[in-house]
Amino acid sequence: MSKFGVLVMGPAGAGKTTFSNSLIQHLQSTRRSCFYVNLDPAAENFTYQPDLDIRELITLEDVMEELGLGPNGGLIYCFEFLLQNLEFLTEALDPLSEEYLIIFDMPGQIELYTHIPLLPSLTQFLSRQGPLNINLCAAYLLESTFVVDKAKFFAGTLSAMSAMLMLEIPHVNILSKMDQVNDMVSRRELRRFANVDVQLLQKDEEDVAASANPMEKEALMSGGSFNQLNRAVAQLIDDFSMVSFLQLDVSDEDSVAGVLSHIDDAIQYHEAQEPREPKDEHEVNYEES
Ligand SMILES: Nc1nc2c(ncn2[C@@H]2O[C@H](COP(=O)(O)OP(=O)(O)OP(=O)(O)O)[C@@H](O)[C@H]2O)c(=O)[nH]1
Repeated sequence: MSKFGVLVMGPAGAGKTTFSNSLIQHLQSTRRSCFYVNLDPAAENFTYQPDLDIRELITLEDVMEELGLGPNGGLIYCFEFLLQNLEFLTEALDPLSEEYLIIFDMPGQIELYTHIPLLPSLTQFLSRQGPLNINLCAAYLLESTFVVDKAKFFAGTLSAMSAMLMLEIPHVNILSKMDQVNDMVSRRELRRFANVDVQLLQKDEEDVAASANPMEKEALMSGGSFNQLNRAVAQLIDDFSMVSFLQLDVSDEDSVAGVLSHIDDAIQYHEAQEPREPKDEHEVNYEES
């Protein structure tokens, strides 16, 4: 039996728990089943009580206190411990039917999404390659208010790409907190980033250089390697041609529904819910007899 799930990921404070809550609320209001898993061993206050909570297995507070580790080392220890005790997940998730959307609310430490191989191991275990056979996608959140300029946008996009490459599961990238982007200029800028037009971003660099006065040109020359780096990063994003962002405003139910429909597509949720057509007459007779 297939299962369906989404890993809600992204840097600290990007809005993962708030998005998870709005998803749960929307799923409930549309009479869909969901199962909420908190995998953040440091999480505290919840609007919706998790159906499964890593803190029943291990908490960051205990680890820091008993092992004398800091918050990042402590988190890594917690995930290593989870990977040694995977029956904690299996027992709770195995009985779930394919109607459920399993929402995994992940921690925000960026290390988890870049170079430490703990998340790939966990993802393999949960995904179709592992015993739980979950059709899994990642929802990677970046805070829209942080990416209103190009440099931060590139940095955020690279972190999203790093997670994409590391986890090898379908990815939905999301600009969160759109309700906080009030002015029209920022909204226009963000729209440009949401559907990344790399040619345009590269052209911006050239336009800036062309219209610069002699003093500015000198400054640009001294920053030449940065410009080259920007162009190389823009080219990298273009080469992958898979980085685009959905815009999320959790205060707008249509926006939440729109993001959910991309997640559903990524995990092919609806295909599995449609009643299976009998192949031929013979099969009908056989099933009826
Ligand atoms: N205005 C606005 N505030 C938001 C939104 N999403 C989250 N916030 C606020 O941003 C802060 C962080 O939100 P969380 O949902 O806890 O973020 P998180 O990514 O789960 O945080 P960590 O688990 O600490 O990594 C909270 O104060 C939220 O109220 C949003 O869409 N709009």
